[in-house]
Amino acid sequence: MTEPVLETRGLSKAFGALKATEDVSVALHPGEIHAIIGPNGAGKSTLIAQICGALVPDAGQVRLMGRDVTRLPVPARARAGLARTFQISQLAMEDTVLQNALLGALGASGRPWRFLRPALGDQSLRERAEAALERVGLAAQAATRTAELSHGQRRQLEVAVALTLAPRAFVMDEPMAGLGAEGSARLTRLLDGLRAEAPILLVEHDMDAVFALADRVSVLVYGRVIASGSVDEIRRDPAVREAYLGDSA
Ligand SMILES: Nc1ncnc2c1ncn2[C@@H]1O[C@H](COP(=O)(O)OP(=O)(O)OP(=O)(O)O)[C@@H](O)[C@H]1O
Repeated sequence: MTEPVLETRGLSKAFGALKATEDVSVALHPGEIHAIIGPNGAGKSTLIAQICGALVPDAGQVRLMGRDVTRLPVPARARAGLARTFQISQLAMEDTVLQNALLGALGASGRPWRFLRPALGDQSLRERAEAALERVGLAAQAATRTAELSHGQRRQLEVAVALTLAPRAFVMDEPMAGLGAEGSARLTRLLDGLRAEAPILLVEHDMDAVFALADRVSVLVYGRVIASGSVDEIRRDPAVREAYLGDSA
């Protein structure tokens, strides 16, 4: 099997007596979408925070392309190729769509934020941001104020911001949240194509999207991975059905 692009080994994090993640080992391989599912409070956000560097684990490792990045801060991990999209939008609503995409390109270039204004005139950064907007279907909205976008378009823009980082791996926290059927279908198509550029670790409650997209699913319950396998294996797993899937399987 190929070397994982992103991997956790035995990640554990406790808040007082509560073990939010316990000995979590998951691997993300080239070209795949690996979904992490689990009930509310299972530890999914805590896991993502440790992977991206917002939370320091009590034990275990995060590895990106074979390198131990467990102690690297968030911006260094982003520059190393880990692109995250958030459950709650981090977009600058008063800025244009292109300016938001440029922020991502700027982050990738390693330059500080105060250089945003000059960056608007930097041809190569601009081309990178425009290519990302084209890729997610927002090229026509480049000059639109972000606040004027629909909820679904903002999700597409978040993917564009992540794309301008030229990521080696995406980590996405509930990208389908709040989207209607049409928005979910559009974003599902976008993510489906994106895995060829960089694999995606996808935390998602929308089971239609998970079952349509995931090459592999890991199920987190009370901070532990109780099962990991293909969509079919997970749907058939009696422990998963009992703990989580219920009727939706
Ligand atoms: N900073 C914190 N301090 C104390 N407890 C926390 C903290 N962050 C999370 N927890 C607890 O850790 C457990 C895991 O929470 P987490 O948010 O990671 O779950 P989740 O699977 O992401 O849930 P959801 O699907 O609702 O987003 C929960 O019991 C939560 O209350």
